Amino acid sequence: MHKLLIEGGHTLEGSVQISGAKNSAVALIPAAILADSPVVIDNLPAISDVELLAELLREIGGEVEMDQQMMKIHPENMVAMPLPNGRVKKLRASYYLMGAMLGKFKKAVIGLPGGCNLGPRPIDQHIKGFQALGARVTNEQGAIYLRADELYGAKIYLDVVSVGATINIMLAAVRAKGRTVIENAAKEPEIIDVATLLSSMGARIKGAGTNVIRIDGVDQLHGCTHSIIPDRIEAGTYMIMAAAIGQKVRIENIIPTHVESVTAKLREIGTDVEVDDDQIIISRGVAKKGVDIKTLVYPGFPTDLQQPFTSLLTSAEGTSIVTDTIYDARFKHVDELRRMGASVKVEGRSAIVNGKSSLQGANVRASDLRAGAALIIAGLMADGITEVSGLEHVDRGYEHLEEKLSNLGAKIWREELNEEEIEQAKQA
Ligand SMILES: CC(=O)N[C@H]1[C@@H](OP(=O)(O)OP(=O)(O)OC[C@H]2O[C@@H](n3ccc(=O)[nH]c3=O)[C@H](O)[C@@H]2O)O[C@H](CO)[C@@H](O)[C@@H]1O
Ligand SMILES: C=C(OP(=O)(O)O)C(=O)O
Repeated sequence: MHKLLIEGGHTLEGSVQISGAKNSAVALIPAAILADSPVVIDNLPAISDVELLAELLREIGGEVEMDQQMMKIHPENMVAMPLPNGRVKKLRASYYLMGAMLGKFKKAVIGLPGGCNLGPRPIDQHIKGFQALGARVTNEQGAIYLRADELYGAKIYLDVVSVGATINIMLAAVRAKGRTVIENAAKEPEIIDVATLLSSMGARIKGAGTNVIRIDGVDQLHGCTHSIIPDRIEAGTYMIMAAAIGQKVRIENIIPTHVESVTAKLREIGTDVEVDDDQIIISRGVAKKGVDIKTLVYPGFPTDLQQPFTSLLTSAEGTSIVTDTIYDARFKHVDELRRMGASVKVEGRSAIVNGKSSLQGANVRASDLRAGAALIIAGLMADGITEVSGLEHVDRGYEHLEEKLSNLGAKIWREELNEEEIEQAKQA
């Protein structure tokens, strides 16, 4: 187990390459189960969620070859092996094994997923969708049992706009008999990415990226090659870092329209943002002023960048109100920011940030992936050394973080936890 050490106050300058999107990768890998011949996925990020999914595919009999950013998945010998425990509990996206295995084998047993603890994260809409397609679904001792004699297309209205449910229903429906219509579907770019892969495999999907998706089921899906879109959340994280303590930072290999809400908010606080075809250049403004943020479904401001943006706002003048309408308990980073001298308090589903604070290095713990990003941003801005533990969360979603930040001029390194720290980590 490791912790991250950051010597704050060093200005970031230069270029950073954005990796493939975590939230696409973790759906595309299970999607390969649906094919009858090898699927090649390129531009994969080197993150622990990807490694876990590769292992899960091996557990069900798949052969998975990895070569740097490329993964070749051989689904020919996969079977509907029950996965009630173990790795499935270590990541959120293991829920996509339900849709993919149900679509392929008409049965699956998958333990309830893990992932970031952001308060309750129900999967009732996934289950509603599977049932509408004809599956019998039961929850037995923390695992979801799914079984169908056949899946039949259906009209499914999502009561909550859900990324996971939209993708999971697509995965199950591509090999169902007849037409499925998902209404009130999520519109995130990752959904289009998954639909693109499935279409290359021979699926018939229309409307991905809008709130109505139509899927005409097919009997067979074949292998293909697919390259993952850039990670808009990683891009947004570096944009926020650059606004916090950058001189001139070029964020390369991105799709600027995917981060428009972040660009808009950075400009509002006084950051200079130059948008090009596939890159964005951020220059820190002279003085930052507070803004209010409200997280919304895409194309609104992403909940996954709410925590990192809160750290940036501690350095802005005036009061900012950050409201999370997607996860109202996503504020575990706030106590840790206070340890570093920030004036932030949580009221209901909002964090109230009073700027401008000068942060001091401290020992802090990342409770989840983006809390980790938030604390790293605070550490980059703070005086002195910040130690961030809970790195297993950060490693779920940021490829080569220290390397990328060191190349930009940050002083950041990883150290092994000592015995006492390992004990504390176990109790956290
Ligand atoms: C692996 C992955 O892609 N994770 C992302 C995905 O998570 P995830 O797919 O889990 O998030 P959802 O879009 O499903 O959740 C959105 C909201 O709907 C609620 N809900 C969801 C499903 C359901 O069946 N019932 C229900 O009530 C959730 O509690 C939440 O309040 O989208 C989130 C919202 O953009 C992001 O924060 C996560 O990074
Ligand atoms: C919440 C996140 O991830 P997950 O849904 O995989 O837990 C995230 O990426 O910020």
